[in-house]
Amino acid sequence: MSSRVNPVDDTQLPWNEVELESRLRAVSDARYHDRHPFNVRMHKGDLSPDELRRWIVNRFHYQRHIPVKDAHILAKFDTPALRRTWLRRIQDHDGVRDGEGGIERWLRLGEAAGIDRERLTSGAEVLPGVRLAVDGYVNFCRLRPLLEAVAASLTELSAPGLMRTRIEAFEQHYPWIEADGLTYFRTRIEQGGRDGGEALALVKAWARTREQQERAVAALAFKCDVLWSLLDAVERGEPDASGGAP
Ligand SMILES: O=C(O)c1cc(C(=O)O)c2c(n1)C(=O)C(=O)c1cc(C(=O)O)[nH]c1-2
Repeated sequence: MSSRVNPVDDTQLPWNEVELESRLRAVSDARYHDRHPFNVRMHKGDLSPDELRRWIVNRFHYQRHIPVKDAHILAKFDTPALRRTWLRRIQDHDGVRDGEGGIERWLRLGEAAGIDRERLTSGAEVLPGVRLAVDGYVNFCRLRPLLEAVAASLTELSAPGLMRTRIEAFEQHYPWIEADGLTYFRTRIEQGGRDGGEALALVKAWARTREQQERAVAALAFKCDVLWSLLDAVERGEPDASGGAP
């Protein structure tokens, strides 16, 4: 009965764009993986060479699936201008010809850390939890509406700061990794900032109702969980090779 006295529930009014952005940023501030214990140890210089190599090998699984999830998003756009914008993301990772692009730069990071290409591309060392986290992200973008798929990429707003911290940490604490290997991270500072800004403008334009805005915030929280779970799996490390044997 009381709901009839006040049929408009003020809490369901849409946030203005400033409020929406600050709610999105609050999610990243609280849940982005820069706070994950594995990243904290990485930045302090506490990772062993084996742990750092395990991260590089497993993160490659994420990198190689980013253009796959972007292709799912691309297929949802209905204008040439938006498709062009998203196509550029795919090209950033895949390059426009052999020997270029982010995936190639990650392979070079691996080589700089003493991991040969075959070890990375075979996928043989990808941990089960990493597979699940990456599958979760790709399938989220495949199955959820465009607004949520784009909102999930907004972790990139926080990525440039993390790239700067990581570059400094690598230079200071892990000098055994050849300096050229860090080109991936240097390139992502600019690309991540640009991509994050573009995605934020789209989310602000599309999320007009409170329900849509809350879905966008939830999508970003989900993505933070993906990145967090990935690092949980990397931190735990290899399942016992003899596990499951009778
Ligand atoms: O190393 C990182 O911490 C990190 C984080 C993220 C991110 O925040 O999602 C991305 C990347 N790197 C990255 O390299 C990258 O290409 C990328 C694409 C996306 C995305 O969701 O579309 N995130 C990220």
